[in-house]
Parts: sequence; C-alpha cells; structure tokens
Amino acid sequence: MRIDVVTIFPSYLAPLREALLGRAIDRGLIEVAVHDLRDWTHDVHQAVDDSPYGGGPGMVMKPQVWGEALDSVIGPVIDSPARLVVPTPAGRPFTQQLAHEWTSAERLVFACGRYEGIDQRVVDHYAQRMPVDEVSIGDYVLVGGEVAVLVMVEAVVRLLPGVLGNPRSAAEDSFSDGLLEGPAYTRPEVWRDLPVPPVLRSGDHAAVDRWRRDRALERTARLRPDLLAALPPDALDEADRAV
Ligand SMILES: NCc1ccc(-c2ccccc2)nc1
Repeated sequence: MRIDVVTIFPSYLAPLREALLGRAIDRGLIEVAVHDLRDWTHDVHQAVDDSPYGGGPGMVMKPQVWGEALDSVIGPVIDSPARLVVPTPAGRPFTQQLAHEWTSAERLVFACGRYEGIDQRVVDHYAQRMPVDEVSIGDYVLVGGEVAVLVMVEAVVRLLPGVLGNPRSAAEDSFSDGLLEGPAYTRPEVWRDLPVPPVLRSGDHAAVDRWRRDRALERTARLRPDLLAALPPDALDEADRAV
C-alpha cells in the first residue's frame, strides 16, 4: 500500500516513520510520502487560504492550490487507483470496519485541512473521478487533519499482513467480535496487594475463554451499551445472556 499525505505541516507526520509503522516502511510493506501543500503555491506569500464566501469567522483553504497538489500527487488515477481521504469533524465516523475496508486500497491519499477546512469544490471535483471519504475520528474539533491522519494510518497499517508480529492480535481486537476487550494481566501474580484473577492461572482454557468473554460483555454493557444493541441477534449465546 502506498500512502500519500498532503499538509502544510509535514513535520506533524514524522511519527509515521517511528516504531511499528517505521518498520513496515523499512520492510517495504508500505510506502509513505508526505508533501508540503505550499510547494504548489506560486505567490511570494505562499498563500493557501482566503476569506470565506458568505462571511463568518476564520479562513478557508484555496481550491486552486489543493487542485494542483492533488493532481500532482494522485497522478493519472487510471495508473494506480487511489482513495482520497479528507479528515473533518463533519465526516462519517472512522471505524474498525472502515479501517478493514481501506486495507484493500492500493493507495490512500490524505488531504489535511487546516483553518475552517478545504473549499468544498475540491471534494466535489475529485469525487467525480475517484472514491472520496470525508471522515471523522470523533466528535471534537482539532486544529487540523494531521493528527486524525496519524490515527487512521496506524489503524489501517496494523491490519496489513506482516505488520503485526502476531496476526492473532488484529483478529482479536476490540470490536473484532463487536465487544470491547476485557482486562489483561501479566506478572507479578500480586501487585500492591492486587492479585491476578485465579482463573487466568488455572490452565483451564475453556474457563479462561468464558471468563474473558464475561468480562468483555460486562465492560461493553457498562461503557458501550450501544455496541451491545448493535450486535446481530445470534451474536450472544445463552451463557452470554446470563452475564
Ligand atoms: N474528527 C476529528 C477531526 C478531524 C479534522 C478536524 C479538522 C479541523 C480543522 C480543519 C480541518 C480538519 N477536526 C477534527
């Protein structure tokens, strides 16, 4: 998978080259290119924004600059189909399911907005020639899309074959079975007078699996009842319902 990011703050994307994601790049599992939007300005001030039509606070990012940048970065879409992703608070929710969907994309191009966002015609123009996703990572407003890109790239790349040491990790993610993950424990057996739940040291794998699912169901009911309500009817067996 090739990932391109266009931003006025390229250094914000430096974490993409660290740790797990950095190793995925070194191993050739993904390619990452970060582009400075200002490279496509032609004026001495390198202007990327202007006042909003209709008035109102803040500034809007200019369509001309974005058009030249995205034409250059995306290139002839025919050659390598890409998805254009625009992080925005006014977007569809980014979910584990969407992360999985994106793992089949040959290319992801992220357009990081700042100020009050990007002139809508940029999304409208590219939506005529490629899939464009306006996506939100949560109901809060950031100063720009860069942090959201870090979140989404990590969520997608960790799902790619070979990236995680243990493929079971991604398969057993929170949300993979529609529930939140239950608690995890490691040595020591007792820490500050708090013991590890004995069942986890029993060696009885069926009991451990049952205990873990019960804790996941309890946690989901307590913190995310919406996820329980969204489960398909056959997702919970009789033992689950007893929790
Ligand atoms: N859903 C999180 C999120 C994503 C992007 C932005 C944002 C803010 C300003 C300009 C452009 C994008 N804010 C929140």
